[in-house]
Amino acid sequence: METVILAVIIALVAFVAVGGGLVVGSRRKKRLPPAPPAAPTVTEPPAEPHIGDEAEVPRDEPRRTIEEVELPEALPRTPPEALELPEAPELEIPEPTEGRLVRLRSRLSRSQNTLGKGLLSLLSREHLDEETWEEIEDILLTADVGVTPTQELVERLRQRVKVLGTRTPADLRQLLREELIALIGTDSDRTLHTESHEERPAVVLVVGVNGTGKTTTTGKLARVLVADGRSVVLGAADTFRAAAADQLQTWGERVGARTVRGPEGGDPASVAFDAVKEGISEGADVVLIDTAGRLHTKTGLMDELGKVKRVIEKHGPVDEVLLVLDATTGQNGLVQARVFAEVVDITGIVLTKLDGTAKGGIVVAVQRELGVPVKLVGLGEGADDLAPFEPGAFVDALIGD
Ligand SMILES: Nc1nc2c(ncn2[C@@H]2O[C@H](COP(=O)(O)OP(=O)(O)OP(=O)(O)O)[C@@H](O)[C@H]2O)c(=O)[nH]1
Repeated sequence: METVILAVIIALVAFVAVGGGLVVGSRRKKRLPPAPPAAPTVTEPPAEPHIGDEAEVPRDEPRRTIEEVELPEALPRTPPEALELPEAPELEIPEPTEGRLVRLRSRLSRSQNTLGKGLLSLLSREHLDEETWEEIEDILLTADVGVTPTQELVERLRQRVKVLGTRTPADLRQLLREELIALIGTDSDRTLHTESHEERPAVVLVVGVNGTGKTTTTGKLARVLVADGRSVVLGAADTFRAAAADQLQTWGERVGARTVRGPEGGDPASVAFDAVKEGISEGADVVLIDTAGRLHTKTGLMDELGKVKRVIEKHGPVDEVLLVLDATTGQNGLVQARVFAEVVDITGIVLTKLDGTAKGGIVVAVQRELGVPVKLVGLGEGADDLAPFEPGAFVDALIGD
């Protein structure tokens, strides 16, 4: 009986053991992770914390895993030089202004051949009779020196030649050089007043009749100033002709100068005013204002020029008013000069196209007419063919070495 009871107990224990294992086994089965997908390889998801769990418990459990995913391949980098950027306009470096007249002296060859060399050969004649002096006078008049200056020069030469006695070519050259320089004048102030003021830039107004080379001169002058290390703003107050503003803007862009312009046919005084305003806010050194080329017979337009000047002067006085004259127009140029001088106070003359004329004597005549010095001369169409005027270098170019 005892054996039977023992056997029953053993059987019971064995049954309980097997049954519990099944329960545990079935529970474990329920907890098995889902079958991992083929790709990408994903390891077991992290155990989610449940409400009431200790905060730190699941955080760094070994079961907490990361997904191993392949990162997309890095895109090939475009080298910076291959990137297409809008092209910045290449700035030009203007030629230095010093010695420009000497460099460009060959451009005065037409005046040299008639005026300079002509005078020297006549003065070298063995007998300086009345006829020769008349020929000398004719040469000076033809070269547009003007009547009074011609008479003065001939008188001076007569006296000095008499005193000289023997006349070597070197003596004559020296004598003529001195007298021509004296006639042109060395005591006038030929500097361009382009020094900026404490709170505003210097302002230069460029005036003159159409076609004399005003816009070209304004552009070339910007280069002269940039070459001398100044910053420039351009004012396209020639609203009469749209192409003039484009032309000026192109000149400016070449040397990095901003151009202020207005609508075609707009008020030139307002463009000029805005240009100076822009110059002040940019802290520029100089503002150059190109005005419309207007015929002096059009009284209204001339009045307008006076208005441009008055309006600019609301910002402060204008430092330079440059009158551009075409050297090839001779006496006509002098008439223009007179009319412009009545409207605005001209402070300097720019004689353009001296390369295309034998009438270099106009330098003397125009200064006499206005009582204002020639400050710049145009010696060609090239961008750097505008030179500060120096009497000595000019006369040397006229009479040759
Ligand atoms: N040979 C020569 N040509 C020049 C010189 N200065 C200007 N020119 C030329 O003269 C022509 C007229 O020049 P512009 O600057 O357009 O004249 P502008 O006075 O502004 O004329 P508008 O705009 O009509 O008022 C252009 O073909 C210039 O290249 C110079 O010193 N020598």
